[in-house]
This record gives sequence, structure tokens and C-alpha cells, in this order.
Amino acid sequence: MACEVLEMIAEELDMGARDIVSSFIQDKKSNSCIRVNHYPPCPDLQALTGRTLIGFGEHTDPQLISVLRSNNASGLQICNIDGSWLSVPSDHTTFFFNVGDSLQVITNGRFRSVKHKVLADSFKSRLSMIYFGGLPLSEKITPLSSVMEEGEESLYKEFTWPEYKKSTYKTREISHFFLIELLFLFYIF
Ligand SMILES: O=C(O)CCC(=O)C(=O)O
Ligand SMILES: [Fe+2]
Repeated sequence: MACEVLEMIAEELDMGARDIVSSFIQDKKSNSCIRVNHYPPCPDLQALTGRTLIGFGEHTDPQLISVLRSNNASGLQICNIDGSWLSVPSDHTTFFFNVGDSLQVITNGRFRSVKHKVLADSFKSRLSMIYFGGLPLSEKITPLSSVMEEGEESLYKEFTWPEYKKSTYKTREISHFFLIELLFLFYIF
């Protein structure tokens, strides 16, 4: 499914070969993964702080594309162009596709990665499973020549995929860590 979507994108952008982007995630060395997230309800902690708790802090996915499926518990929100947050309706029968930072760069900004976050629900447990399709570790993240118009310049500094991934995961650990620490404190007291 992720390949099919990437192929439609390549076609839409007139990139020549239909599989020019999807071949990255089909490569045996593609650095792709699947993550399962569980957000337990924490009504007591929510009542204690009087705030909606963040289950997963705001971020963009660093890979090319993410394909998400969740149970029927809501919580996922995406950031609108005006900075407001929109809730993604939860539906266990649908897939949610997210453009990642790498796709933004290789298309030189024609497709934009979207900031998103997850709010923890007071009563319902959320379970999500996401496939992240990433470039092989040997690849540089830089606009593909087939997307560039004559004279167009790259909007981005060039990174290798391992360099970029390392820097994004460093910032993300903070929000996970914060939640774990909070839960830990709550269970102690
Ligand atoms: O759990 C979700 O709904 C989204 C999680 C997410 O954004 C991620 O794992 O990168
Ligand atoms: Fe994400």
C-alpha cells in the first residue's frame, strides 16, 4: 500500500519512473520499521493535573511515509497550516497515511510532512500500529534530480539518513521520557 501511494506521488510529480520513490522502501536495505504504541487511560493522573495529557508529543515522522492503523480510541491530532490542531477521526477499518520529512526533502517541498501528536484519553485505551517506510541507511536525503525544474535550488541542507534520524530521535526521547517519568511519579505517590 505504501509503495502504491509513493508511486502515485511519483506519477503526480512527473518524476519519470513510477517506482523512483517506492524503490527506496522496496530495497532490501530499506530502513523501515513497525511501531506499536499503547496509550493507557490515566483518569486519576488527568484529574490530578487538570490537563489533557500528551501521549506522544508533537513531531513529524522522519521517514518517507507512515501508514497508521489504530483501534477506535481517538487522540491523534494533526497541525493545520494555521497552527490549529485537528483531530483525526479514529476508525479501526481505515489507514492513515502521513508524509514524512524525507519525502518532503526528496520532493524539494512539493509534499510537506505534517506535525502531529497524540492526546491521552481519560477512559479509553488507544492502540496504534504504524509502518514507517524509510530510505536505506546509505542514502543521502536530498531532492531527487527528476523532481527539480531547471535552475531550481534545493531548499534543504543535505543530511545522510542516519544523521537525520539520530537528530530527530534525540528530540523525541524527551516527550516519551517525560510521560514515563510522570507515570512513575504517580505510581510512587
Ligand atoms: O499513536 C499514534 O496514533 C501516532 C504515533 C506516532 O505519531 C508515531 O509513532 O510516530
Ligand atoms: Fe508520528
